[in-house]
Amino acid sequence: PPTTPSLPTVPPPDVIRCAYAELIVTDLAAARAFYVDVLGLVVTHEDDHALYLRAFEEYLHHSLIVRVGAVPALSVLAYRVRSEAELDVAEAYYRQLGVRVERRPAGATRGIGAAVRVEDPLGFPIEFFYTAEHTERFTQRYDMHPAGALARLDHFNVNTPDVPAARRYYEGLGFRVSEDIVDGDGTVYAAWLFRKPTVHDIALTGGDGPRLHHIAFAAQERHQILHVCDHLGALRQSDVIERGPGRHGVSNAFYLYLRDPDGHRIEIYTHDYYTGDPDNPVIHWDVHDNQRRDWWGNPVVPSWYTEASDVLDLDGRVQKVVPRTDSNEMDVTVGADGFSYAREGDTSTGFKLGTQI
Ligand SMILES: O=S(=O)(O)c1ccc(O)c(O)c1
Ligand SMILES: [Fe+2]
Repeated sequence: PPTTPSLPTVPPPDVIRCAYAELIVTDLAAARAFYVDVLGLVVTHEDDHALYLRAFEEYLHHSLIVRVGAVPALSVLAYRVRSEAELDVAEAYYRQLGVRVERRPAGATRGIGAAVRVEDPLGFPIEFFYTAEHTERFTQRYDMHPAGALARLDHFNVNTPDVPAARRYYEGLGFRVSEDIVDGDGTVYAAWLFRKPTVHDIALTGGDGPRLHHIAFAAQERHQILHVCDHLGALRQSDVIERGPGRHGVSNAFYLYLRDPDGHRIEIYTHDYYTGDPDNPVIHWDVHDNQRRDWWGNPVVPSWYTEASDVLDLDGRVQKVVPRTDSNEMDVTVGADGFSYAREGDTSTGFKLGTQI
């Protein structure tokens, strides 16, 4: 499990929001068919090696880079900081944490200015940047919007074995917790933390890690999410739909989880809530509450608990995965939540799946 870093004496960089990710895929054409033809992301730039994609509200160069490579993996999660000056702060902060830190010149990533890239204490490749090339914002280019248009990148979700340690690390970066899932003996199964005033920029899901659980885009309306389901059905690709559509308990968002051709998990999500006031109340969910992950009590498919993407170090090598030692949510709730209550204390009629599994 990640060691709890000593508290650095320098302040953390001023993170604005999650801004882009880079995924390695093994077949660029297959990935293009998914991310562009089905999800409708806008192509800012493409070449033989990579696609630079953006959601419709994004005016920076990209929200997602899809790059061809030998093994499917996450190669960076990038946060935008408030100014170029924050890059020096980021470098000092992470050097204090004693982790690997690299400065990247402007243009090292197409469309992105100078940046600081680190292997964070949880083992993830993280980038901080401010300057980026502006491109046309398609918010009102309704002539370009497909029926399943995605508005913006909303959050990253990562598997990490020790959620409390990961939470402390992100709180050290100035993130605040909006919701978490716990049990009676204090085990923490998941936590959601934010910088932008929504439910999360990063979610920490207890599990073997470092691994990427998913990247989420927000849609403006539920009908866009439903259209993506119908579109996949028409393509006879219903197996791309892993979980949902449904309504989350945590975050209150209407959601859908898809798996891309390499197995990377993409969530489409809408209608979470504002968290920007200093006294935003934290919501704690009981791991045995069957409505925590799906407000309608529908089961979480086992693959959602077990499968995730490898992550790369700054040299492009797959990071070693550390097993979780705290109890796992899937074991505690017996896989697809068959033994979690709809009404606390109601153990006679309250189990939705009951003895079906
Ligand atoms: O399944 S959960 O309701 O816990 C949930 C909430 C918000 C998310 O972004 C998510 O991926 C999962
Ligand atoms: Fe999510």
